[in-house]
Amino acid sequence: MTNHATDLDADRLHGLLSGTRWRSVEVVASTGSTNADLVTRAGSEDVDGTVRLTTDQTAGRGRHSRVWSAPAGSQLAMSAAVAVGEETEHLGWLSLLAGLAAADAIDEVAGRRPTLKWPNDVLIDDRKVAGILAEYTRAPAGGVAVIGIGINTVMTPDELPVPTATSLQISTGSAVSDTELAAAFLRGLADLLTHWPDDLDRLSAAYRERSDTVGQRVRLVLPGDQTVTGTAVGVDAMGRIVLDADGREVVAAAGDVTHLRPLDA
Ligand SMILES: Nc1ncnc2c1ncn2[C@@H]1O[C@H](COP(=O)(O)OP(=O)(O)OP(=O)(O)O)[C@@H](O)[C@H]1O
Ligand SMILES: O=C(O)CCCC[C@@H]1SC[C@@H]2NC(=O)N[C@@H]21
Repeated sequence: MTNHATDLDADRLHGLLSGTRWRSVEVVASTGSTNADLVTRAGSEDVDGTVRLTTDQTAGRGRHSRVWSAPAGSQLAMSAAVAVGEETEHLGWLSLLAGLAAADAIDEVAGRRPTLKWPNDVLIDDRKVAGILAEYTRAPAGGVAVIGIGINTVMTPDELPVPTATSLQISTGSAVSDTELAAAFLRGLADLLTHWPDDLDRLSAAYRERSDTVGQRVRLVLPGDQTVTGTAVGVDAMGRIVLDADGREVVAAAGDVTHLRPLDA
């Protein structure tokens, strides 16, 4: 196994995040799941504005109860807690906003512009460099969203959990500062959240610009395995994908998208 070092530093990160909504920064050497930690704590304390980060997550949670795995030190795993009060309608947007913030942060810090596949995949060279899971819990004082992201940073080719994954190290040839990457992501996310949920037009425009899915011909496998083929025409107020399937409108809150190249279409 490769030994990976990190520069992740809570004090420096706290300084880089001053003036943002992230008021509490927790860096831990290792934990099971940064998302699970904050979701659990939301039941008994005010976690709004707390971010929790590690480069050694041992029981990472993926979408649809899948496992999210990475050898120790090879990824930056972080979660951010946001009190959302009575808001439930626009929660689907939160993972899209995390994808946008991740794409901008990776562009800024690693010099590569990732593409975004709806709903939550951050891709470089068509391979997954980061995964996002936003979870919602109903706390005594109101709803709390925990927005989690795992970015494969210094994972080596032999450490990839699946052949469809990549890392920043593999795709750019160099390592980045975990502290700077985290700060860029969290600053970007905080900025996007200032427009959520009141200015979805602005967020939609930003998402369209970054999304590789909107405007594409896609195959969408819905939960339950029904498949729809059509052109992705946009994302609605709930963050759902809207397809034009040969004149029929299909709207989906969840599903697996494949971008169709002309030969697949
Ligand atoms: N560190 C990681 N990097 C990338 N993928 C990972 C990692 N750990 C676990 N996985 C999982 O490996 C699978 C990758 O498969 P694939 O590339 O086909 O993505 P996918 O099915 O489009 O992803 P998703 O789960 O977001 O729908 C996904 O279930 C993904 O969550
Ligand atoms: O693509 C996916 O399936 C989503 C993966 C989400 C992983 C991140 S890592 C930080 C946070 N903690 C978790 O347990 N999961 C998310």
